[in-house]
Amino acid sequence: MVFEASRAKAIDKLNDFTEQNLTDYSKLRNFDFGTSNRSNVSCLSPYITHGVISELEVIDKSLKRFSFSKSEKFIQEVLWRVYWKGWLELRPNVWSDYLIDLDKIKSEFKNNQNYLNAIEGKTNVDCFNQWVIELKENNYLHNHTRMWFASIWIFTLELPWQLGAEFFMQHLYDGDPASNTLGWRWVAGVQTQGKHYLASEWNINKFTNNRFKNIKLNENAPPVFSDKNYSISKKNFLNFEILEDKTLLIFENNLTFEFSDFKEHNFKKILLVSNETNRTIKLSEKVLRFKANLLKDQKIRLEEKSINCETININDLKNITEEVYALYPTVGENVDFIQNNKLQNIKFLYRKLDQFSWQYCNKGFFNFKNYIPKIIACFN
Ligand SMILES: Cc1cc2nc3c(=O)[nH]c(=O)nc-3n(C[C@H](O)[C@H](O)[C@H](O)COP(=O)(O)OP(=O)(O)OC[C@H]3O[C@@H](n4cnc5c(N)ncnc54)[C@H](O)[C@@H]3O)c2cc1C
Repeated sequence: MVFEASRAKAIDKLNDFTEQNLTDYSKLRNFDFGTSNRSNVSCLSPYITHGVISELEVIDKSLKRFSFSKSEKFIQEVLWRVYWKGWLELRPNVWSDYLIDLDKIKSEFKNNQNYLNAIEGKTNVDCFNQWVIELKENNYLHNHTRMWFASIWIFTLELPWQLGAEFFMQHLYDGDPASNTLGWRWVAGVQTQGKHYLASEWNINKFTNNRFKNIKLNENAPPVFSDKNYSISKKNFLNFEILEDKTLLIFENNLTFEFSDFKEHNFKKILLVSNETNRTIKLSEKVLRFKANLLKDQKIRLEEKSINCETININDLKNITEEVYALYPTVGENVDFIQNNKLQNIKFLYRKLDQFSWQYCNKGFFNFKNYIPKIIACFN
């Protein structure tokens, strides 16, 4: 599997998928046919995560090819990401508590052989071991496989979900604080309290076309218990009036300025902010290189449009004293950096899609789903 770090390649992938494979998506999406046959899913997440292509572009392309009812399942999946993001924005302590717990658990488990075997792919569950290799080599796993992987990690290997979520973040090209943390919480049974996801031998056999043998799992484990409840914080996600002649910061989640809501504004300069070192979760070399190459690709596209831009290290933000705007980096390591360093001169600008959709993220996804036609109508 190849994920080339460029918008042009992302657009090619999007076009190929909508032209050739979207038609069978709802029927085939749950199958993991192996790394050499991924055409039943889009493999767009590494690009959407980084804003190299936007959810709206993907939806627009799908609707140009098929009616809403024919592409509904795919559109719902695309908007899961927006939903998870909004859910976490309304409860940012879920992320900060996760990092606090992770720190504690990491020191408890640093010499734990069960954990070390899991991250080296040396457990007695063969399919799991193969997925560890696949994750490290391809920096991507199929959605169903992520669910099985997380379930085996938590309920068969009996390891804390927080360590598994860290392992995914370190190696996934699409690693995203919201989709990943909440995905792991969901499998564990703490996102929807008491409801967990249990992987089973027959389900893995069916959806992998019997590629794996002898899958012995704990198929009867109880959900992980958590007594933590998170109330919704009041946030309005309003934008400041944009004054010309100010600098704009772009972080790793918004790497297509030229098609963004803010493309018409004349910013004095655009600073592309790279964050290699200031992360609680240390990313693998390959993931860091992928991000660096995506930043380079955005810089080239800005320069082609004669937009004054420069790449800076996130630490340099501490030396900027003037008021600047930033395309909102969303809850995660970059917002943590800004908050921990009390950089109050940075004014966030929110995407229209997020401003509109996040008001529906206070409850579950089934409630959010009812608003999808309204969300689409608002932007089409
Ligand atoms: C434990 C676990 C951890 C996960 N971690 C991440 C993560 O760090 N980053 C990430 O982007 N996704 C994560 N996901 C969600 C999902 O697995 C991936 O988005 C999906 O597999 C990406 O492959 P694709 O682009 O081929 O998806 P497709 O099936 O083609 O879906 C199209 C797009 O819809 C979105 N999408 C699909 N399923 C989901 C979902 N369940 N949640 C959120 N968005 C979705 C993605 O943007 C994806 O590109 C996780 C899921 C689980 C169960």
